Amino acid sequence: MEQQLNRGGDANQRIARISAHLNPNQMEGNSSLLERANCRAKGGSPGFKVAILGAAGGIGQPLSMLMKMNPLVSVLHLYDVANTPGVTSDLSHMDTGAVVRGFLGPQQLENALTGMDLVIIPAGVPRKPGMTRDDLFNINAGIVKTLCEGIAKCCPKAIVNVISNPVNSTVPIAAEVFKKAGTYDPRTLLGVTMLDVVRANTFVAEVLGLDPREVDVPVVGGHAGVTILPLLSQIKPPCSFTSEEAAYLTSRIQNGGTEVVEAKAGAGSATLSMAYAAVKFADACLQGLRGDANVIRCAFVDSVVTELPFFASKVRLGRNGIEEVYALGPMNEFERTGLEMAKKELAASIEKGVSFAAK
Ligand SMILES: NC(=O)c1ccc[n+]([C@@H]2O[C@H](COP(=O)([O-])OP(=O)(O)OC[C@H]3O[C@@H](n4cnc5c(N)ncnc54)[C@H](O)[C@@H]3O)[C@@H](O)[C@H]2O)c1
Ligand SMILES: O=C(O)C[C@H](O)C(=O)O
Repeated sequence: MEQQLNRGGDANQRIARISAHLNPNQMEGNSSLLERANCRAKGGSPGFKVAILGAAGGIGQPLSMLMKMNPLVSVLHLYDVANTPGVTSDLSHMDTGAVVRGFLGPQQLENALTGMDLVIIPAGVPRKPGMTRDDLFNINAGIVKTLCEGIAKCCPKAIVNVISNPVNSTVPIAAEVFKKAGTYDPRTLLGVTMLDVVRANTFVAEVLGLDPREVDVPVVGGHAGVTILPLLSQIKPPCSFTSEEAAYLTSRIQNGGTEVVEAKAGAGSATLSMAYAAVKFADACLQGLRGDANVIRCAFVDSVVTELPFFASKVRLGRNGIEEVYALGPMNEFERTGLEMAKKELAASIEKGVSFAAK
């Protein structure tokens, strides 16, 4: 009986926890709330501290919910320039282990980032029909730059997952910001291309009549149009395609984002499938941090796999982030032609990001 009463600490600790939970939204300068939240987290299941920047958006909300359900997460910080109080209050009622805290506006960015192990960035504007991802550059480049300056200052060792488009340029921008701050570690910066793999697995499974969970398609290059290069010759389980099938599948995978943008008819781009893909990828990063073996995913990273400074390919994730970047492996002629087209567009997008960050 006595043991039962003591479970959860003494009365003072319980009162402190109640006060912290009266307001899960972090108020500026209120560090005692944050301390209490962290106490509560330490008392709960062990896990990693994760921040989501752009947490109240179309991707941010389902992504935040799925990360709140992730048993590897002990503390979840939700940052946005709008609407985080409501999203945070809502999610904080879920009876999962992660403690959730909300942060609103630039004054609270540093509190949101301090102490984080993993930062996921879906902040920025999405496409409308008729736009390319590069059309988002003018707005999203500045957003990613500012957020990465915060990361360099407050959690320079965190793993960073960049979702904001155009990924082919925003990842180079992030790298330049970290270089300028003297904190750049190429092992910790990853552009999220997981949605391309998720789509490729789904579309290939449809053609083959398989369960998509049994299919694994490597997708390399980048995350826009022809830079998205599925390597159908390397799929698991091994399978061959006619040239018509390969052309159809490659085109559908490359245009998957546009398919959703058009179907949403002005109401944004992929959010739900992206949140699913982002969580699959973030979970792999956390498994790596935990020390799990053989955690291998495709991502857009600092690379020497081609002559370009960044390229998406399979990477092995571990305690330091990226432990190994894999070579592309044998490709057929169709894929080699695709690779040349991908590299041409990628070179320009990378250069655009680097020049922007240098300004
Ligand atoms: N990598 C991928 O595979 C992939 C897939 C889908 C979408 N995206 C990209 O993700 C981004 C977000 O898409 P969405 O549908 O969630 O958009 P959205 O407009 O629904 O949400 C974006 C959120 O970012 C917030 N935001 C804006 N400026 C901010 C700032 N300075 N700091 C913090 N938050 C800020 C907004 O308030 C909003 O809540 C877009 O750039 C989109 O193109 C990438
Ligand atoms: O297509 C977009 O603009 C969003 C995203 O990059 C996607 O692939 O769905």
